[in-house]
Amino acid sequence: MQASYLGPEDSYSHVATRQILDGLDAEIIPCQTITNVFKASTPYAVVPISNTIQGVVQETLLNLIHPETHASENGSAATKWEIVGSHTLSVQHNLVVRRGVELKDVDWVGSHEQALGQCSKYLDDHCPRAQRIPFPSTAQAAILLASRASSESSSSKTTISGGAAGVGQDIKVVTDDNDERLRGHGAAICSSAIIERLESSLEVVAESVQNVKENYTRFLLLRQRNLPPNPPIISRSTGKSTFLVTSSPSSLHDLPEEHRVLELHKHETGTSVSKKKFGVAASGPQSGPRYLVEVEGVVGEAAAGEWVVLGST
Ligand SMILES: O=C(O)C(=O)Cc1ccccc1
Repeated sequence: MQASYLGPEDSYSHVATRQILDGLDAEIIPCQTITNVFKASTPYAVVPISNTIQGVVQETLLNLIHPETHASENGSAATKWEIVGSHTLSVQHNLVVRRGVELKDVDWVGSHEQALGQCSKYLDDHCPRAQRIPFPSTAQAAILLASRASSESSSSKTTISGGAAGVGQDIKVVTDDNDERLRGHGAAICSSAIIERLESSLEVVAESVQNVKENYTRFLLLRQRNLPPNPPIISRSTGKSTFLVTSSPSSLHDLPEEHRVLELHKHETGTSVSKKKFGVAASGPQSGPRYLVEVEGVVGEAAAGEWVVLGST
């Protein structure tokens, strides 16, 4: 079986994907952005959904709530995913610089927007002057930092391709290594795994720099709907909760009492995505907020009413 994940290797998604699929004969395929993971044609995919410090991962929420976000540019329909499992990863972030650079001289800090948020206190206290720059992934930021011939130079050998990943109104993710924000000395927030791979170029300034020592990110295992019985369904399932999408959370009162609401994430449609960037279908997303809700127990399609059932873990 094959599964896509947010790469490159040694991203947190890579670590989580290997753990979720541990013991299975799986080929895992890195994607450039979370939206590209949703666009993948592999039978399985792994995406980060929420974090104990920073809350929901916006790009994943957007793709779950509005599948048209990941419709391909040539007009073919978006891949339809169902949630078949989940996995929680302990996340300890490191701040790294190129060897020889001092923290006081750092002009920018790059990482995935979740990691920048999870480490906001450390950054406020130790490098308040440095601009925080979102990258498609933590590993991508570390690789770009390591590959820059000189931290003063604006040219490097790294190519970042695969489309934009920015989902917030004000978030402009680096998709081009000539991005003018990458001038001067940089730093990155990333995993220990990627530091080991890049240790000839990078130096650790501080370990465990997230706002709270105990820090967990939850990942979802997705499976393409309507697949033939082969490959077999891998569920990694505890059968404890179901994910639903609804435009009216009050309708959840109609669910039997045993389906207690565990999590509710609101997504304001139309405010946080550039339609052009994402190639959203001409009809566009429905207007008005939508909610991703996790409820206790397994809710079948039949009981769904006005909710869309994304699957159970
Ligand atoms: O950027 C990565 O490495 C990811 O896999 C996304 C992410 C970022 C921060 C914490 C957990 C997952």
